[in-house]
Amino acid sequence: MVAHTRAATAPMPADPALAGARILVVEARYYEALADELLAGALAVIEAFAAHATVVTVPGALEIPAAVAILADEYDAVVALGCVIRGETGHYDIVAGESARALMDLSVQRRLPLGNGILTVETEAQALERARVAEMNKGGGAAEAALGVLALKRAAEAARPR
Ligand SMILES: Nc1c(NC[C@H](O)[C@H](O)[C@H](O)CO)[nH]c(=O)[nH]c1=O
Ligand SMILES: CC(=O)[C@@H](O)COP(=O)(O)O
Repeated sequence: MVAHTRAATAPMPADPALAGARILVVEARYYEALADELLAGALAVIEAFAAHATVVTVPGALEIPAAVAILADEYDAVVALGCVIRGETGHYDIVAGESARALMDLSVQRRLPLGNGILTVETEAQALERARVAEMNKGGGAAEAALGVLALKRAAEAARPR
């Protein structure tokens, strides 16, 4: 017999397991206009699931992991939002790579459902089309990912023998 647990990417808004879930949104506002779009997309998804969002703002993507580490114990899932655009130096690799690595470590080590909506792009045009709610809506996608893993976690905990 094959047991198929559908994971993570497209939870249903009607999922009662997610209603009231406490979602921490940590946004880096290094690029304000992009941040507005990412946040709008994420909040619309969280609202559609009747979950509850708390938004915390940090200056740049490098500060997101520390904010998550400090605050995550009070929340069911986390959505990280930001944008890193390549410049002239190797700094891009540090900001993009280290923020992603630290978030992945936090998510796995703390069994923390986390959607990574930190764009890592070459140009502002690439960032805009990915951030815009009306286009690729990556903020909304990150929120769906976090909620999907939260639904998976709750289902796994409910199925675990006591
Ligand atoms: N260049 C970008 C940054 N850089 C700033 C860092 O994230 C950090 O705030 C600073 O090094 C102080 O610790 N941040 C972004 O979010 N996006 C960038 O493109
Ligand atoms: C992502 C970055 O770090 C970038 O914005 C910084 O630009 P630069 O490498 O030109 O200092």
